[in-house]
Amino acid sequence: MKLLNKIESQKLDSLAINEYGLSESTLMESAGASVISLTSNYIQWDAAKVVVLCGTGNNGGDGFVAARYATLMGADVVIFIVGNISHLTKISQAYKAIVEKMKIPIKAIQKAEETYRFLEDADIIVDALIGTGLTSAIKGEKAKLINRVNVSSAIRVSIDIPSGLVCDSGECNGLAIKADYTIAMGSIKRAHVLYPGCEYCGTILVSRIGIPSKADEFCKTEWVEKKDIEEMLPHRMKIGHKGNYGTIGIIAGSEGLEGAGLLTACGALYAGSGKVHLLVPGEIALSITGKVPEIMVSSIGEKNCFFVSDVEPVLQKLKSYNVVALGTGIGRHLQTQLFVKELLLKINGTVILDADALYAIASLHISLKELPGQFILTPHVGEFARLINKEVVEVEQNRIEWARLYAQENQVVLVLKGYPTVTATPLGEVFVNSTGNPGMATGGMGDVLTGVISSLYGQDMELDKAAVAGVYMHSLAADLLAEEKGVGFTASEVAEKIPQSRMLISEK
Ligand SMILES: NC(=O)C1=CN([C@@H]2O[C@H](COP(=O)(O)OP(=O)(O)OC[C@H]3O[C@@H](n4cnc5c(N)ncnc54)[C@H](OP(=O)(O)O)[C@@H]3O)[C@@H](O)[C@H]2O)[C@@H](O)CC1
Ligand SMILES: [K+]
Repeated sequence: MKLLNKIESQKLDSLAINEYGLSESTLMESAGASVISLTSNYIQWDAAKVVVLCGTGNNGGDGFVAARYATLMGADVVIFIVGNISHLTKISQAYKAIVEKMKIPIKAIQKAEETYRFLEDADIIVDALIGTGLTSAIKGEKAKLINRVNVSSAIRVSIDIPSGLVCDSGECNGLAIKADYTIAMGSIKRAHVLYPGCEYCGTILVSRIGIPSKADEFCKTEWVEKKDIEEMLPHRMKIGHKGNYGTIGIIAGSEGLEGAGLLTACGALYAGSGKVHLLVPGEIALSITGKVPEIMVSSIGEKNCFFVSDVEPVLQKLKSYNVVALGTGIGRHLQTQLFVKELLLKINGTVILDADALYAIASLHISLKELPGQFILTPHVGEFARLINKEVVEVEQNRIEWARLYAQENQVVLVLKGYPTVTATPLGEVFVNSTGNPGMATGGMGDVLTGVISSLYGQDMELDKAAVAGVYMHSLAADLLAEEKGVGFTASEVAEKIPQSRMLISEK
């Protein structure tokens, strides 16, 4: 499903009107009606005491329509118009006139207090104060009202966006309606999925409001759902053998970080790779060999980390692999950084770059677009901030657009890990992941992900799809563990859950 920002949301509405001939009032009618129809499985509207809070923009217009449908469902409705009534949009005025003719009680208020008695009695509060049209921080009476609504025991239903959230960032400085249900109009918006907005939305229900699905094709940001991944995953043939499912080469590890490569290798194994090879520095090879019998360990050189002199023997090995994962646990020794640089100059195929390989790229200013290989990078926000020479806070203010820019400029696939993990492609598309949980904030998670993505690429998926599907599958595995254990599961356990996650994705 497309993930819209404010401008894209307005563009979608205007395309629906100007290209498809839908009228603004048809859209508003559908929007208001869907507030009741989409929630009726969860909320009892019949005989409920309902307060509808309408702003003076079109979000308020949706509120007038919702008030009518709630009344038709048997609810006892009262409407408050909040704000300067002379600002009421024309179309909202028309819908206001209808509820007035229906004799639904309606009052324009100046003071928040005028609503308090009704809010206390309400079973349901419909929030139609502000949608995408928020212009600045909310103050005064509207702020008072929002705080009051948030302490009410009623079910809170927000139309389009919980009032107070900034559409494009999900920010609100602690002042927004805390909805139980949010009905997103047209498509899901950034405020619904970015932090902290996602904490204010409750259950999100999307209403297409009758807009044809092709109308949103212009939007290059996608909210990734299970069905998208299901379509991407390769079919496993009955007569397939291990040679059909990829040979993965993992270049990993250094003294003190021996386990990282094993985690990456396990990620690849559990994601279904045919063969997994792990290349480690000679001094640590013995401590790793045989730990996981299915993983073939090769000892490179004689040191406790990779040296430039290891490039040639590594290149010899790489000839028989479909894809290479480089970086987990290799450390930051200058020789290792130079090893990364030399290797990247000579690799022609596909490389998944993670962890200390990203450190080397940033510190030696390696220009990826001038190299012969094709790349997927999997940084967390700290690693990414170093790559683009920005502060972490700056990246977090707009992780979607930073990721998009980097992937386009460097012609790579970029997986920016965090909440939410976003995958950007060289064509400027961004896929925002919908799975994952806070229990994943523990060592080794990223190492496993690198293995999963490498594995899917080795199973014949395209570069960008391997990244998007790998991210989804890995975080879904963690969600399965969170259901069982809450917090405190390990990266190894996530690797072991990958088959179950894959099975769940493929289930109809
Ligand atoms: N276009 C379409 O075809 C469709 C549009 N649709 C719907 O329209 C919505 C967008 O409508 P929009 O653009 O009219 O803005 P909207 O969200 O109502 O906000 C304006 C209101 O907010 C208020 N307000 C703003 N900032 C404020 C602040 N800092 N502090 C306090 N108040 C503030 C502002 O107050 P004022 O400035 O007038 O005093 C005014 O009351 C969209 O989210 C969706 O629900 C659907 O029906 C589908 C079809
Ligand atoms: K709202």
